[in-house]
Order: sequence, then structure tokens, then C-alpha cells
Amino acid sequence: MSDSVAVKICGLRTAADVDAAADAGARYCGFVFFEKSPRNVTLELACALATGTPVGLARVALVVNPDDVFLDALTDAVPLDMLQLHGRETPERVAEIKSRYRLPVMKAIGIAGAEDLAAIDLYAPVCDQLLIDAKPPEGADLPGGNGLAFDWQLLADRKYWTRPWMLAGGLTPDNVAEAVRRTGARQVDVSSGLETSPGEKDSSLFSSFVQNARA
Ligand SMILES: O=C(O)c1ccccc1N[C@@H]1O[C@H](COP(=O)(O)O)[C@@H](O)[C@H]1O
Repeated sequence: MSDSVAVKICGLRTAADVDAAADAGARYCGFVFFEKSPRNVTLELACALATGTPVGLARVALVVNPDDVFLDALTDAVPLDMLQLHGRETPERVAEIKSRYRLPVMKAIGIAGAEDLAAIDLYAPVCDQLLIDAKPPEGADLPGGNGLAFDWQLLADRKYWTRPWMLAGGLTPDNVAEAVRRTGARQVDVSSGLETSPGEKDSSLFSSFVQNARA
């Protein structure tokens, strides 16, 4: 077993789930700040969760097309290790956010077909990490967290990317080992694949996901 695949468990809303993510060996935990999401948390709850996060578990705030007013309030209220930009932020806006808030920034790129891969080269110069996720269906309420996978074969022949990247989209304890094998991902991100219903995490699945990611 290799321990070199880092796991992010996203959409946590209870202290027990944060602790379970750490106990399972996750490297990152994610808090969602998007009102339409069943995983949305308030600044107050996120502050409590992030303040009690075990050492070694990086705290990631997932935001969608945020303005500076919101980001000012977020970064004042919640201790964070990374911002995840999961909307239609332009490369210029990503660079602006990175410079203004002095936090590592991970930019999500939605992939449905080979033509979507070009965006990776546009964003790599301005972010710290890339999150390669399934593109949401047309008209979806959520730009991510839909439990949809994309064709992993699209990543099999990729050229070198200049930033660390995470694989996301429809990952579960049952498919994560194959996803890692087929894409060569060294980091993976999961949300709905560890839930009993939208927003309700099942922490009994966390360990098997982490172990299978590293298998
Ligand atoms: O999880 C959400 O509710 C969410 C809302 C808005 C943008 C992104 C969201 N989740 C992210 O989507 C991917 C894939 O999630 P899933 O495993 O397919 O459910 C992941 O990066 C989440 O962080």
C-alpha cells in the first residue's frame, strides 16, 4: 500500500466528521460556502469547525464566484489553509484573489470532453493547485458536488502540468482505486460519494475511501 495519494474530503458540516476525516488519514477537509448547496456552512459554523481541526488536516474553503466583501468576511472569520475557487473565476480574478488574501488557491476546472483540457494551461500559471472535476450538467444548480464522473481516459495521455492537481467528480470507495490507476492522480477529492443523502456524510465510509485511494 502506498501512502502517497492525498485525500480531500469535502462538504464537512460537523466536528465529528472533521475528526473522522483526520482519523481516516485525509490530508484536506473542505467547507462549502455556497447557499444552494446542501453542504453550505455559515461563517460561524466554519469558524468552530476550522478552529478545532486536528493538526495535519488542511482546511479548504470552497467558494463560487466570490466577491471581495465575502472573501474579506470569510478570511477574517475562519482560519484557513487554502481557497478552492469552483465557479467561473477568470485567470485574472484567480491571480487577484491569490495576491489579496495570501492563501494558496486551488482552481477547479470542469471537464466533459478533450476540448475542456485547454483551460488547464490558462489557469496553471496563476494558481497553486488545479482541481480537475466533472463539468456540471447544463442548468445544474451546483457547479460541483453532483456525484458525476468524467471520462478518466481524457487524463491518461496528458502532458506535464506545472501545478499539483487533484482528481474529483463522482469518486466513491468503490471506484477511487481505478480512478487513481487510470489517471495517475496523486490527490483525490470526494464529497457526495461519502454521503447517505445530499449533505449527509457517512463517516463510516471515510477510511475505506482513503485506503482504496492508496491501494
Ligand atoms: O459539494 C458541493 O456542494 C459543491 C458545491 C459547489 C461547488 C462544488 C461543490 N463540490 C465539489 O465538487 C467536486 C466533486 O464532488 P462529488 O464528489 O462529485 O460530489 C468536489 O471537488 C467538491 O469539492
